[in-house]
Amino acid sequence: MTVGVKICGITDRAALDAAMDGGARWVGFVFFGPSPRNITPTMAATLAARVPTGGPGRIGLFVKPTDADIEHVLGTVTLDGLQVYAPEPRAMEIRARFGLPVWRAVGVATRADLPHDTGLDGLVIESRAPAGSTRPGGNAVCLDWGLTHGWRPPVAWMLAGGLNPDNVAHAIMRSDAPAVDVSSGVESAPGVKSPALIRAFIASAHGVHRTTGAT
Ligand SMILES: O=C(O)c1ccccc1N[C@@H]1O[C@H](COP(=O)(O)O)[C@@H](O)[C@H]1O
Repeated sequence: MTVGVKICGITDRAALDAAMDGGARWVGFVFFGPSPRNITPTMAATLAARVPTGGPGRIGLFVKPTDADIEHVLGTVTLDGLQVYAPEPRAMEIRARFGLPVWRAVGVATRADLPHDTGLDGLVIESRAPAGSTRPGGNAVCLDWGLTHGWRPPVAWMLAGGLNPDNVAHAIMRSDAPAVDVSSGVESAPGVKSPALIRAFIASAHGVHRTTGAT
């Protein structure tokens, strides 16, 4: 099955079009002020409207959001799902409140950090942020891909953190990830997406043959 690809932190048309042309399964918009990929709801709405029916799922990324933060964005942007950095109970509240699929980002350092149960729709398994980072993700740091080998995920999941066109195929094979998520690794500078790197990343991920794919 084809490995699902999410291109996160999209802020312009060229990046969105490269992700769609390459066959990304999801595109992500970051609503988090300290990120170099932060996007205004107005700009995100313009980009989200370019995604045709049947195109990639439009995912909004939020860090410890209040209900008002999400309401503010959803008042302007049509999204198909949310990626949240919050504890499971809060993520469940968000899911119930907004009625959208919720994927929770989980920072993993050891096997013990891998969830075995969740009421959510998906998990984004990524490296822990380095000490001193202003953001919990998007730091271009890889986790030990062997940690997820043999893990029995309770729901759909994707691997994230430090992936790029050169390492993604190896990361998929080592981790058994059915889907991958990238931000920094397809940029020419922080927050500046490269259409060429986006195409190369998707081609590398799609070049890996798995017996099970993204659900
Ligand atoms: O991309 C960001 O700036 C960001 C900010 C705050 C939380 C998460 C963020 N990005 C997500 O982090 C992972 C890994 O990113 P990277 O490929 O290592 O840059 C991914 O899920 C991004 O969507």
